[in-house]
Amino acid sequence: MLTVAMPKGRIFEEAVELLRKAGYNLPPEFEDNRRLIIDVEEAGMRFILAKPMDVPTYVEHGVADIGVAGKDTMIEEERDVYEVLDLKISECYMAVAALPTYEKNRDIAPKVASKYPNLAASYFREQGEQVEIIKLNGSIELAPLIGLADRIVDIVSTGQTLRANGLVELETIVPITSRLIVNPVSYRMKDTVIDEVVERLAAVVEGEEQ
Ligand SMILES: Nc1ncnc2c1ncn2[C@@H]1O[C@H](COP(=O)(O)OP(=O)(O)OP(=O)(O)O)[C@@H](O)[C@H]1O
Ligand SMILES: O=P(O)(O)OC[C@H]1O[C@H](OP(=O)(O)OP(=O)(O)O)[C@H](O)[C@@H]1O
Repeated sequence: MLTVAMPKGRIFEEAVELLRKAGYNLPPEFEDNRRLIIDVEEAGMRFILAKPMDVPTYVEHGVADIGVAGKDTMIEEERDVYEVLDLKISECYMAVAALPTYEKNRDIAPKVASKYPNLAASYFREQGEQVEIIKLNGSIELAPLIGLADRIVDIVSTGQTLRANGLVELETIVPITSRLIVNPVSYRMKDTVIDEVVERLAAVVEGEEQ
């Protein structure tokens, strides 16, 4: 049995669609978002449905053999897992944004709000800029509007949330897509089964690109 950690939320639907296209016959339980464990006997798979940020944790600890995680989560969590395939779903990017009135050089005690404190800290370290990172759990765009921080580091997809809140993008940090990740021990013990999943998904990803 192969245990697969799936992220609930916005990646879930796209990941399920990808698996179905790869020939895995996922039952209607996958449309019931209260179920946390779904066994698919014919595929020899058990699916666990986790918070997106927790998927690499389940895979690192080996309670899931493989999983689907956003690159943002991978960078933030730095878990000891293999990233074996870019699934090219849930495309977005990480960016720095602020109010249009923001002036960098007048910023004497720079504060940056983010749901990704490690990613944000390492980005500003690389830029040689000292900032205080304020960790938030969502609605990051609120921070500059009420004076909690001058800049934010957050995900941008359509740019609608930034526009709706009168914020402008200052810098792009990194492009994001979802990845297939694997526990290193599972990869040694279940290499044939895992390779088959990787190959089947890779064929669909490549096919979608044509
Ligand atoms: N606006 C977006 N467009 C496309 N992909 C996104 C967007 N926001 C996030 N993602 C990707 O989807 C993943 C999961 O995002 P989602 O919003 O479902 O989870 P979350 O923010 O961790 O959950 P919650 O809102 O419950 O805390 C992120 O890790 C990222 O890779
Ligand atoms: O560029 P857009 O298409 O507008 O997408 C970007 C928004 O999507 C994500 O938020 P989410 O909806 O996950 O809510 P959250 O703020 O609670 O994390 C992200 O944090 C941005 O706020």
